[in-house]
Formats: sequence, structure tokens, C-alpha cells
Amino acid sequence: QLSTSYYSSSCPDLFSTVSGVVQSAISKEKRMGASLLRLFFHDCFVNGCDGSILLDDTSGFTGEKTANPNQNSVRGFDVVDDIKTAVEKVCPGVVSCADILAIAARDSVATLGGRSWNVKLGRRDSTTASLSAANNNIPPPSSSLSNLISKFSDQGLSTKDLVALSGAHTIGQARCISFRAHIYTDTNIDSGFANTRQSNCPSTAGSGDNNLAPLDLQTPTTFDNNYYKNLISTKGLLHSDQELYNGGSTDSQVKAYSNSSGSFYSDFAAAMIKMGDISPLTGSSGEIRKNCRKIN
Ligand code: HEM
Ligand SMILES: [Ca+2]
Ligand SMILES: [Ca+2]
Repeated sequence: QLSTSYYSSSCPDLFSTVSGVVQSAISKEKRMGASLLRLFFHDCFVNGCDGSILLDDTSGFTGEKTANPNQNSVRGFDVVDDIKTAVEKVCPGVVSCADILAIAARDSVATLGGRSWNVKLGRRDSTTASLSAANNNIPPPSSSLSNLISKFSDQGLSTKDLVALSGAHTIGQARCISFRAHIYTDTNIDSGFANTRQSNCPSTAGSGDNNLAPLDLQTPTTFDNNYYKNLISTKGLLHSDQELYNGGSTDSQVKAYSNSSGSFYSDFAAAMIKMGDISPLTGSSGEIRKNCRKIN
């Protein structure tokens, strides 16, 4: 029921308005493109793409921002606010925050050198959020391949979608706490690479937990297929990344993407559209939030 032309008459300037704000945010800080892409993933995996992740906690309401995968980690909420403000100026009360996340994710990929796609729209915004679903549904970086496959399958996404979508880790940064175990205890990691990462991520828990390293050591601000090349040279930063190329069923797809950015780009776009279709609120369900951080 989502459609690429959903706002064509109600908000004809929507795409140019969103992309203007996204591009200016990325020109200030390239990492922001990665952060916006990740927000869409963390929204869609928790009761569908309904903007639930954007709701702030209040004294009487606990949202998703303090869930384990999100706390001290997800970012970009100020940019979403800037996009919403710009969109409200051109078409007040029309465009959902959930759709803004979908467009911003697409524009981020395109701005950082990836290929664009036609984004489907017409989602409405939730009036609820779920801390427990955020904790349960978003896989942690300690996940095994079978855990990853099952968390994606729970959302209706295939193993092929898992491998394609994981290519998002061609951009952005991770905290030491997310990759410490992989660089100190796993054996399926290039030893020089492990040493390099250890130099800014102390083995002791607590110290340096928030120190950052790029998910893609070579081109962390370019959306390319280098992530898969890293996996083949056992330079995946997260344990979960390297699980995709560790002698299992997904090795062949990793190899294929490492050899063909074209097949990665087209499968990534198809999988993003599929992820964007997870349980949208439509019709009279939900609402169009005026402020993405709170229900009307
Ligand atoms: C396959 C399972 C996945 C796991 C286990 C996972 C895990 C993680 C972790 C642990 C981080 C670093 C967080 C931190 O240390 O603060 C991260 C960052 C990131 N993830 Fe994932 N992720 C997965 C899939 C995805 C998907 C499907 C997307 C988008 C389509 C995505 C996009 C990103 C991006 C862009 C970043 C960097 C964000 C930034 O720099 O602000 N990830 N992910
Ligand atoms: Ca959601
Ligand atoms: Ca890259």
C-alpha cells in the first residue's frame, strides 16, 4: 500500500527539501550519512518503520532511545528535526517522520557515492514505542551467523537481504565496546588489523569504551563494496560482520559482492525497499506527528 508517488500532489517539493537538508548535514560531517541510514534500520526492526525510534523519553513514557543497541550510539536526531522543520514549512501536517527517515536513508547512500532508488512512501507515525522490542529485535555485534539469519527472518528478510544490508557497514563508525571482544579474543581476524584496532581500544572493559573506529578501514565515508573486500581479508570490525565470511553459507554472496559493486548496489536497494515495507502504519492508524520527538 506504500507508493513512490504518495506525496506527489500533497507535497511536490518533498524530495528536494529533504535532500537539501541531508546534503548540508553530510557536508558538515560525513559520518552523518551513516547515522541517518542506521536510524532507519533501527526504526524498521522495532514494530516496523513507524518513527518509533524518534520519540523522546518523558517522565511518563519510555521510548527506544535507551535500549542497548541505541543508547550512546544512535545519532542524527537533530538532523531529522531539521528535515521535519523544513518539510513542515513547505507542506504542514502532511509528511510522516517515518517517511522522512526512509528518504533520508536513501539520500545518505546516494550522497556518499552509492546508487539511489525509488523510495516507497505513505507510512504514518506511531503513538507508541517499545524498549523491549528494540532490545530483542536488533541483533548485537556478538551475534553468530545463525542468530543474524534468524533476527532478519523474524522481520521477513532473507539471508540474501542480510548480506546485502550488512554492506551498510561500508560507512560509519563503531565504539570500542562493540568490537573489543572481536579484536582481542577471536582468531578469524587479520593480526595486523587486530593490532591496529587494539591501539585505540584497550582490552579492559570500561576504559576507552566509546573510542571510535571506522567500520570500513579503507573508505569509511564512501558507500562502495569495500566492506565485502574487508571481510575476505578478515578485516571485518565487528564479530557479526566477520560471521558473514567465516566458512559458512553466506561466503559465496560476500565474494560475489566483493567482485561486483553493481550487484551489491542493486541488491542493497531492493533489500532497503523490502526493509522499508516492514509493518507500516497506513490509513487511519497512527498519526502524522508535528514534532518527530513526541506524539501529537
Ligand atoms: C546485521 C546485523 C547488524 C549488526 C549486528 C549491526 C551492529 C552495529 C554496531 C554494533 C554498530 C556500531 C554501534 C556503536 O558502536 O555505537 C553499527 C553501526 C552502524 N550500522 Fe549496523 N548492524 C547491523 C546491520 C545494519 C544494517 C542492516 C544497517 C543499515 C541498512 C546498518 C547500518 C549501520 C551504520 C551505517 C552504522 C554506523 C553508524 C554511525 O557511524 O553513526 N547496520 N552497527
Ligand atoms: Ca519502529
Ligand atoms: Ca566504504
